[in-house]
Amino acid sequence: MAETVTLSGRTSPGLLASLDPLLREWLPRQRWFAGKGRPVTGFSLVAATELLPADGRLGLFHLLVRAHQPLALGAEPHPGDCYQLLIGVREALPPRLAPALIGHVDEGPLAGRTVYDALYDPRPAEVLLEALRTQARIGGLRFEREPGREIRTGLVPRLVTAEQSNSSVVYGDTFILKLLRRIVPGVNPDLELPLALAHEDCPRVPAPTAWLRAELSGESYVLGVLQPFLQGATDGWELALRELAKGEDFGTEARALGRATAEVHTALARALPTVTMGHTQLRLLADGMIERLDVAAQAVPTLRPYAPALHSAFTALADLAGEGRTWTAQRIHGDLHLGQCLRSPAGQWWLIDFEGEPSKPLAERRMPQPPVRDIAGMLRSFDYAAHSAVPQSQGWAEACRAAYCSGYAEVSGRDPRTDPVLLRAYETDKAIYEVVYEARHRPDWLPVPMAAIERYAAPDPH
Ligand SMILES: Nc1ncnc2c1ncn2[C@@H]1O[C@H](COP(=O)(O)OP(=O)(O)O)[C@@H](O)[C@H]1O
Ligand SMILES: O=P(O)(O)O[C@H]1O[C@H](CO)[C@@H](O[C@H]2O[C@H](CO)[C@@H](O)[C@H](O)[C@H]2O)[C@H](O)[C@H]1O
Repeated sequence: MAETVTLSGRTSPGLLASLDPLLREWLPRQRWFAGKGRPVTGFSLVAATELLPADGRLGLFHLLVRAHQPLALGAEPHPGDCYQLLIGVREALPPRLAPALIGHVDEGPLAGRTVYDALYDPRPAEVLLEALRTQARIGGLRFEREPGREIRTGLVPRLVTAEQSNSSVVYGDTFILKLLRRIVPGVNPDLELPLALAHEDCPRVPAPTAWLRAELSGESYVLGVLQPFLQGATDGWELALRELAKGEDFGTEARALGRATAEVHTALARALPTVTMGHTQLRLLADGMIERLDVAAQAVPTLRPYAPALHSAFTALADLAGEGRTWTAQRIHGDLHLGQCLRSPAGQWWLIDFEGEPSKPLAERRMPQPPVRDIAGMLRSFDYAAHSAVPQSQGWAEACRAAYCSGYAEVSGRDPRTDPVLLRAYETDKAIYEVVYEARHRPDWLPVPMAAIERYAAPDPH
């Protein structure tokens, strides 16, 4: 059984100043750091909470820090992104924690100690689960649990090492805790939507068991969500690549994924408000896509030659607005791709990660949108898989596309292919987003969305 934890919630003056030089070097190297390409020039402290006393053998601080960086070209002035850090403090790091090292502190309250990313360390990770189990309130931190859901003690933590935008810890193959790294005030869809779906008894999404929030200056920040761990599940991306490598068809799985997507959309439309998008909203939608294309073409020079041809997908949408077409908009997943789908050993599909596109403002991510947007995301993902494989297989992606849309239509009664203009606009918009994402985060992958851009810009796209 886990040792009882004393949680003090004290804060420590001078703490950030002593960590500043180490964090400036360490933070930009983290996969989840959102401000890549611009140096960090300093930090300001949003909140610091001592979870284990720093003068003990193992100290633990929960920090919310704002990273100051020069503004990206053309960006609106803003105060800098706020990050959630869990800082462990020890005399020296045991070799198993070497990958977690942040550095050795020279001065200030932690002088002479070693600080590290505490999520790698089982003991601090246990502290978080224990706080959720006991619904602790420490300083501005609120550890909250869904009524009626229990968390048992003694679950052994391990950090998920897969590439992700946040950081997750699995507890005894029973729960997974996702700690959001770049945090913003307000209702976070990564908690809001799974909770709404759980209340609708939608079986396609793991139901949140507990969550961590911060209350700061009258604003609420969602910091993390604990949900059941789907043991033995494989993500759709891995599965798709595996089937592609074997030359196998993915049609049955793609159809099941289409059905799962429709189940989630149907439940979200029941749970949360829907709106009709008329002329004005459709124009705004098309204008937004055109603006994103212009910004993307500024940021990624390889996109520029294709920009005029890509515009046509968005002007076609604006033309439909002029003809009086309307669509129903609702809450959607917002960043659906194969990596967000998990298949259980029993063959059922689950959707995860309802955070939306991490780079977009929260208000935009929470707006009702046409469900076709999620569908376009999945179709782009089949295309990604087909173009990452050797040999590449456009036919495989086309077969997945047909099966996925049919599966979606079976459950929802609406085949996304009956909306070709909207679908094409969203697929183009997503491919443009991906070009920017890959240029920033994984330049080696840039040819994958660029292959789609070339196709979409051709006189008669697929
Ligand atoms: N409920 C779950 N059960 C099993 N594995 C999960 C679960 N939720 C997430 N994962 C795994 O953790 C990884 C990261 O989760 P995700 O929510 O996508 O985080 P991020 O937003 O940081 O990318 C996923 O790729 C998935 O493999
Ligand atoms: O999963 P995240 O919320 O972090 O999403 C971001 O990263 C994804 C990559 O990890 C990125 O997805 C793109 O690459 C996938 C293959 O790795 C592919 O399946 C997707 O279709 C493609 O968009 C996603 O766009 C980004 O927001």
